[in-house]
Amino acid sequence: MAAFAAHMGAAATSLTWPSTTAILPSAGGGGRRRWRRWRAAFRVSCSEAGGGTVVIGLAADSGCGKTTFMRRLTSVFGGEAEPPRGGNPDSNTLVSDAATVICLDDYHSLDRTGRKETGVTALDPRANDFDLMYRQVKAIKEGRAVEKPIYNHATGLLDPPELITPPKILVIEGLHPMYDERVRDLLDFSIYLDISNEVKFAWKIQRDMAERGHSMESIKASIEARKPDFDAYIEPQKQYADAVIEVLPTRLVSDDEEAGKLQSVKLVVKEGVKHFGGPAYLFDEGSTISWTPCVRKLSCSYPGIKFAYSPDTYFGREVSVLEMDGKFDKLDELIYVESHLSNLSTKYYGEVTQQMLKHADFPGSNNGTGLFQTIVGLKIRDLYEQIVNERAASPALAAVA
Ligand SMILES: Nc1ncnc2c1ncn2[C@@H]1O[C@H](COP(=O)(O)OP(=O)(O)OP(=O)(O)O)[C@@H](O)[C@H]1O
Ligand SMILES: O=C(CO)[C@H](O)[C@H](O)COP(=O)(O)O
Repeated sequence: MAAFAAHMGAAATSLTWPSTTAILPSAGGGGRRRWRRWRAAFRVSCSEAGGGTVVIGLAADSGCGKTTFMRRLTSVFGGEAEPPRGGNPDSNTLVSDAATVICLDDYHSLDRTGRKETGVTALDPRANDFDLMYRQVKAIKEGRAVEKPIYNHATGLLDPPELITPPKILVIEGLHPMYDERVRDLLDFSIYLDISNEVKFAWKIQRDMAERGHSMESIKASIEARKPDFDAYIEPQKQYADAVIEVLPTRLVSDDEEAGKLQSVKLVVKEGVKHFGGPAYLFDEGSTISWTPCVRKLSCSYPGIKFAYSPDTYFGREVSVLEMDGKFDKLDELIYVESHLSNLSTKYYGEVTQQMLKHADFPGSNNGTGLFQTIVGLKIRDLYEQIVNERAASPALAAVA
């Protein structure tokens, strides 16, 4: 325990970054020019959200599709999401025209060695600096730039900080966006990716064996080792999420081999979320619907595709649940499904299908994960526009946002 305390102390010291104003060159030609060049190099846009950045939280375990979701979301707002130009090549940040995505791994207060020596995992709140996370997310939301630390996944060390200036939309993604009440209260919308162990294992095998050279046994062992802390600190956050995308093995067949290839995906959305404009629905809002699409209009191989929609409760709150089981064979036929869905917050007929086709090579594009991530992305665009419009109509609100 003493070693742990010593580590926490060391980590706290190493994370006491100079305040942004302290490191900004003060007035004076050379300093100001250097500062402008530096800021331009990072290509981050200043907030145009009319009085503050809109903040979105995305929670999930490692390897559960956060990056894939982020790429779909930022694409809805326009422009490719890229690492900050001219910055640390191991930065975890992604910057697009309107949105900046920061990874909460950057708030690890214990580096890899520190965690190993203390036996504290990255999922444990003690390995993360929530005070700094809160202060910095709050500052960005209020329109102030921050010097955010970087956790370097290549080296396992904490690197010197990077500058984040307030974008229109800030997405904080990682293990704990809804863990700390103060951070949670800063979120305008929150999402939890609830990936079942079986599916997580299949996705991790695909990535960590093929791309990172891990063995199947070590992947299994790592998932098992993380499980107690995952159950204690990560999963409970789903009760706070405004939207949950739940991914389970298919229920269309029981055969293990077939089941491993297909997923049953649910989009659970809370009713009455401010600025959200209500959940998307199938056929008739509030009804309970089970739909097997016509095979002549939507090609699908065995065992087919099923949709469902119903009102429900989730952690005591009223929700609406959309479900898709199975996979699409021809993505352009998705327009048939889209035409039966309502309240999608699209700007034109077919926008969901167009977004899905645009990213046909992203994982999950042929099933409910891609479809529901795309719908949530479009609904977040709508939420953002509603917030901006409300602030424009009431400047007094913008001042306190
Ligand atoms: N919907 C999906 N269907 C199938 N595979 C997927 C899906 N989403 C992600 N994957 C796979 O899972 C792996 C992890 O995805 P991704 O990098 O998006 O997750 P992550 O949560 O950002 O991971 P990490 O936190 O470890 O960086 C990748 O190999 C990806 O191909
Ligand atoms: O749960 C995680 C979030 O991505 C990582 O395991 C955590 O950030 C530690 O990273 P690394 O294994 O690279 O030291």
